Amino acid sequence: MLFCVRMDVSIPRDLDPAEREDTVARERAYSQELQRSGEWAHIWRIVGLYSNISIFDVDSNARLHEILSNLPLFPYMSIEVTALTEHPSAI
Ligand SMILES: O=C(O)C[C@H]1C=CC(=O)O1
Repeated sequence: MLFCVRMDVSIPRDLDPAEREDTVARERAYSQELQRSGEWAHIWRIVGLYSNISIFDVDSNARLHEILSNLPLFPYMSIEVTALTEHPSAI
């Protein structure tokens, strides 16, 4: 199942810098592990924003929910999920 996911990140300015650095490093490692496994198929930066558009290829809605809710930056994100299916004109 393919999903397009937009993540907008908003880390509070008063978050302890060490905690910020640790959280971002854990997010990077978590994301790269899922990219290597193939479940996080694409990630693109949205120009000018601390946001990304990602494509996930997962077995179920529940698996996507598990992945997203375990993102280290999850508490500082708003997330929009769009389920995708094949376009009839796709070649
Ligand atoms: O930078 C972001 O867009 C947020 C997040 C998603 C993957 C990652 O490494 O950080």
